[in-house]
Amino acid sequence: MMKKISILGSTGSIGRQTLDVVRANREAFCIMGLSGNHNIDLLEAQIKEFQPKIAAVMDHEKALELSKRLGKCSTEVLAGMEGLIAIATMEEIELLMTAVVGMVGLLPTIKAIQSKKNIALANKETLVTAGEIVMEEARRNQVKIIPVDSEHSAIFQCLKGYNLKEVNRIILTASGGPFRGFQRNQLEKVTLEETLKHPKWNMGKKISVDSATLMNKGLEVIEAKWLFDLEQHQIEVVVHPQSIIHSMVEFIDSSILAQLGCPDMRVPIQFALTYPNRVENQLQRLNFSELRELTFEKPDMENFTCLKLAIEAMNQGGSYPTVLNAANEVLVDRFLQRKIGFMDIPNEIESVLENNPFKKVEDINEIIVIDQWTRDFVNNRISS
Ligand SMILES: NC(=O)C1=CN([C@@H]2O[C@H](COP(=O)(O)OP(=O)(O)OC[C@H]3O[C@@H](n4cnc5c(N)ncnc54)[C@H](OP(=O)(O)O)[C@@H]3O)[C@@H](O)[C@H]2O)C=CC1
Ligand SMILES: CC(=O)[C@@H](O)[C@H](O)COP(=O)(O)O
Ligand SMILES: [Mn+2]
Repeated sequence: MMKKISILGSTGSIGRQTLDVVRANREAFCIMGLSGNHNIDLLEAQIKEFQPKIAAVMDHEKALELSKRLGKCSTEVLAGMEGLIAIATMEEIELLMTAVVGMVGLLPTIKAIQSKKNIALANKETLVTAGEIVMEEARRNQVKIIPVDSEHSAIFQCLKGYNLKEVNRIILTASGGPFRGFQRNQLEKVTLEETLKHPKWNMGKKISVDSATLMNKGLEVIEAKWLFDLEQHQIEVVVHPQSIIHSMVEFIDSSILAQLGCPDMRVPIQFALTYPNRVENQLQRLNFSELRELTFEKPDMENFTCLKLAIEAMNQGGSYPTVLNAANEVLVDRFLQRKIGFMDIPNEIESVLENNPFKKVEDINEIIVIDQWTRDFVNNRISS
């Protein structure tokens, strides 16, 4: 039987690779919903190829333009957050791939969970900003959250068949990013172009900047806490520049399982789509006799303070991860527009966390208020 799925963010890096996996397994999947934001040229091509029932475009003007372009095509085009939610909750689908970037994915993900859809979760900001609420909602509705992020997919794969009570700790691997080994005075001078050149992965711009500041690893620590119900002392980060070991689990008997492979997101994406089964593919295989070395080092949290700030925000709990995430989203966006420097990202996040007036979070509405307060606070600071 074909698995019916929708993709939020089909025009992005994860979205496009999800469609690559679908293309290679045409008989297994049926695309019911697709969404984009600005790139309607690509969305139009995807609609013509996959003929989903609904397509959603966040940007209202672009939605109108796409609708005109498609003419009599059977795909219905919807706009804005309502459109994203419609795709996420379509009656026909059993799995939603959340491949949008940023906390904009939160509401559609929650609505999908409440509509009993399993989630293939790439959109890590959703769990960072509202992990407790999202996981509780998933438990209540008995839906599966299947991680797509390479490290979390690795842990999920290592845990298959095991009980979480048998886990001592997890070891999240980090590439170290393009500036591994840099000191603060060097980081102050890095350019946007250098920042976007990740040594191992070809990804969207926001996550590429996050990898360079090590915020990506901080977000992943928080993501892991919620996905696997771990305490802070059970999560270790180790820098592994070759990105061959995607992460590891140490069990209570001191045995460690690792998941390895060439760095290719189509592997964890495929695993999430076909879970609980594995399906053959033609992707590149690891050649151990050509692998010269696998090395490991401690992450540098003195020069790359984003990782430290994220771990502290996780430990403080309540609203802190929401503030951290929102501040990071605004600052990365400003950096991508060349309005601020690389080191303004950690420095400004530190200031906003110190000024956080909120402490507790009760529900999604409070998350949205705290997120908006943070965006306004950061925007006011950097434009004044
Ligand atoms: N890329 C990777 O290899 C990995 C990514 N991830 C995570 O997956 C998520 C997606 O990352 P990635 O694919 O790299 O990101 P991209 O920037 O490549 O793609 C983002 C997608 O979200 C859409 N989008 C952007 N802003 C909005 C908005 N405001 N409302 C609705 N849709 C929007 C984009 O539309 P459009 O392009 O049409 O404007 C695009 O479809 C992130 O959370 C990232 O951290 C995790 C592990 C690896
Ligand atoms: C592919 C993936 O999952 C990314 O999140 C990747 O981990 C980024 O690499 P860093 O380890 O440099 O953050
Ligand atoms: Mn990752």
